[in-house]
Amino acid sequence: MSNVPRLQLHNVSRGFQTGEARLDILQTTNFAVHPGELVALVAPSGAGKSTLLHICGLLDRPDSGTVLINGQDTTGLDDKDLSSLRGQQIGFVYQFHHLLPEFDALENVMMPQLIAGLDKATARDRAMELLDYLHIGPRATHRPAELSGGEQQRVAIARAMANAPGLLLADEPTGNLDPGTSDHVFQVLLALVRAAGVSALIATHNLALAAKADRIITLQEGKVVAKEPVESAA
Ligand SMILES: Nc1ncnc2c1ncn2[C@@H]1O[C@H](COP(=O)(O)OP(=O)(O)OP(=O)(O)O)[C@@H](O)[C@H]1O
Repeated sequence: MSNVPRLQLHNVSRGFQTGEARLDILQTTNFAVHPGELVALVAPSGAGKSTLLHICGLLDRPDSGTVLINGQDTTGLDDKDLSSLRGQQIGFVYQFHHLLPEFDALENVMMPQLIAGLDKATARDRAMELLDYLHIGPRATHRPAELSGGEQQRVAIARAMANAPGLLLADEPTGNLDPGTSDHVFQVLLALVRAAGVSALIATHNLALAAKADRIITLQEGKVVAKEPVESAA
């Protein structure tokens, strides 16, 4: 496996103007996620976790600094190229599943593959394989409204992994679930990410879940810093 970071932020700053006030959320921050590494992002509400994830996922651009995906500097890319890079290399899981309500679980997982140009049969096989891996194969023909919260999130995880991304970004993936379901969904997420050799950055408020990652980071004064060493991934 190449040692080039899957994700690298170099001197990234991002702020927002709200009326008269200027909020400097990220300030010349540096940060990398290496191949196969699982990083948990734990920071207080409003610290800038979603802002950071949106920049890492090429959904937002920094005011200054550079974002590299697999060593590729994304600064000069136009929206079309950013979108294509995102589709090929990055998977997203959100707090609320964001599945398409009118499509069933299988179709939701096939969708990113069809957008990427795969033929239907290949997309279906890959989607079914992921749903089976996440133990929701029997619910493949159910629409999101017919699934429990934990099942919806497992479908969302399968969708995020559909194009075999090198980098997975998750923003509070279990934030909407009860503790037992959170634990289960987080476990399957980690198992799948580890099995696929994917690098992941997962924002969570749940320290017990974060402790299962390889390292925990936080945001302090607009910078990404190590939170604490993780002694074991128990
Ligand atoms: N588009 C925007 N315009 C103005 N302010 C914004 C914008 N996006 C985010 N902010 C502000 O930036 C700060 C960080 O927001 P962000 O959503 O990144 O925090 P967070 O750490 O993810 O919070 P939470 O844990 O509550 O989801 C907040 O004060 C928010 O109000």
